[in-house]
Amino acid sequence: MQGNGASATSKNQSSMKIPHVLTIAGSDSGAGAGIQADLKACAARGVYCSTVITAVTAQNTVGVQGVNIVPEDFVAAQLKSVLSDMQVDVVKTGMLPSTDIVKVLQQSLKEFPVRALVVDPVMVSTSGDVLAGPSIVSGFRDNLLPMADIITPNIKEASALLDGMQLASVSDMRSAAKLLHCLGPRNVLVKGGDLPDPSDAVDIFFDGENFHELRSSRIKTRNTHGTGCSLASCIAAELAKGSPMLSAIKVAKRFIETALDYSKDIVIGNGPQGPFDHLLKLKSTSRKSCRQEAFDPSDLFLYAVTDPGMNKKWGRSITDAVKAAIEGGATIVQLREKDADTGDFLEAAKACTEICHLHGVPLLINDRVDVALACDADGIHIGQSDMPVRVARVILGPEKIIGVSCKTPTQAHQAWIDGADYIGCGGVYPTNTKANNLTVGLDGLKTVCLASKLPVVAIGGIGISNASDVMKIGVPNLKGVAVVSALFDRECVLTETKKLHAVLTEANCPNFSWV
Ligand SMILES: Cc1ncc(COP(=O)(O)OP(=O)(O)O)c(N)n1
Ligand SMILES: Cc1nc(C(=O)O)sc1CCOP(=O)(O)O
Ligand SMILES: [Mg+2]
Repeated sequence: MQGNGASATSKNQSSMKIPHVLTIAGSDSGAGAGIQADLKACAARGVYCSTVITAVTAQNTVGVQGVNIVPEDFVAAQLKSVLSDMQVDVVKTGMLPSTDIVKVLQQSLKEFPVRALVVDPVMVSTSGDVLAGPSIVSGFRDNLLPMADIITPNIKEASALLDGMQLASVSDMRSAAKLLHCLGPRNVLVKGGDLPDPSDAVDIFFDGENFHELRSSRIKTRNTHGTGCSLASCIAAELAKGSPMLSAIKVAKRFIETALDYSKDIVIGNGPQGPFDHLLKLKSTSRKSCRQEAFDPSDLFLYAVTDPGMNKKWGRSITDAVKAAIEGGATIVQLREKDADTGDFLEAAKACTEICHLHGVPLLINDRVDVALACDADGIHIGQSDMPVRVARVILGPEKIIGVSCKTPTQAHQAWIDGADYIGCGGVYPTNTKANNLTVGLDGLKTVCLASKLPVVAIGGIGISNASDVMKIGVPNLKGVAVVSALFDRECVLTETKKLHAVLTEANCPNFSWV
């Protein structure tokens, strides 16, 4: 396809052009494939997606229970609504259930040309149900393929488009790609996912001159429903952003592999083929349900901050230290592993995240946004010279907890403006744990608390002998104390944590005792 259907209107549009894919496909009520998959794939790739619905299917992970085809004049109306108004870059086709609908699309694209046409020649669903009858083959061949910039058939679809040609090997896929190219599309991607090779998945890309063999390892999962639609949509999305064809395909393939790998164990539906998670979110959401969803300021009550030197000195692992602190009553844990190698830190962080989530205790990572993301921690704690809060918030998203160290009312105010969840204020007392740390004292702590709109945790030189003095400064937003050496530079973390918990409980509520 060439040209841009919205050339007349583009002059009137603002300078912020959003890459735009229009998908013309069927609705899948189970939302694993079809229009729903296309929307999610485009959203995940950062591209706007408009939708023209050709059929409504009653469908789930078991199969297709019903198909209701949208009359072709109403498909035409949807196409006109979108193409006459919006600046569509790329059209991607999915389920086109009748030759008349194919013709309607052909007409619309003549009237409103777009930059590229991606054709996923959907005929049969992953469950084996027929989505477009055999007559569609001539519709594709005569009307659509000559207009396509790329077609993305799987083995069965390639075979159907080539009068039943048998495809049993990579070499057959190459021959098929060449024959399909003769039908008119500028590029052909024959997907080899259905070939029997148990280890690798091989796709063949042919651009009319050169072949490219695109190999990837097979991901063992039942959650493959909608991969074809999603791959074609991702290719369309990358083309809409301006990528050349081969790089669009490579990016799209890598995206699908990553999403499949991430989703390989999720369970949606009881049938043999489940959907995958385009946004790479569901796994962490389900695990989060083990603890409170939103940040609860009362979690700051007994805030345990780990120290690798102290754990080494007392001969314990970080996981044993975290377990003991939680058992003793720690209400939040921060991993502060200043000099650890990234790989080692990540492994430890993953193990500690699991322990904390098992007990409903949030886990934060000191300084390292990358590690927090990789281990799916609940958030981070950062200082004034670490990554700016605003940047961290963009990277981590709205749900993660962000704590910031503040020594002054101005810093506390800025932390609130920037979207932090709490502040850590100290050093309340002198400490050997953090070098060259300015001590603000109880007065400094009180001044910061009074100026802060965020909950505060006090830190620095705090232990069982002075925690009560700290909590008694009498400001409602001081929610607890953060401690390192008072818990971890001790022989028994469990005992010390229990003792500190008792002191804090007594300071908070004098008649209540712990255990
Ligand atoms: C709860 C809490 N408060 C303050 C700090 C100190 O953070 P920062 O100023 O970034 O210094 P480092 O800990 O990174 O040396 C903290 N870690 N936790
Ligand atoms: C990590 C840290 N931050 C501080 C600050 O003032 O922001 S004081 C500190 C060290 C706290 O260790 P301990 O409980 O052993 O005194
Ligand atoms: Mg820091």
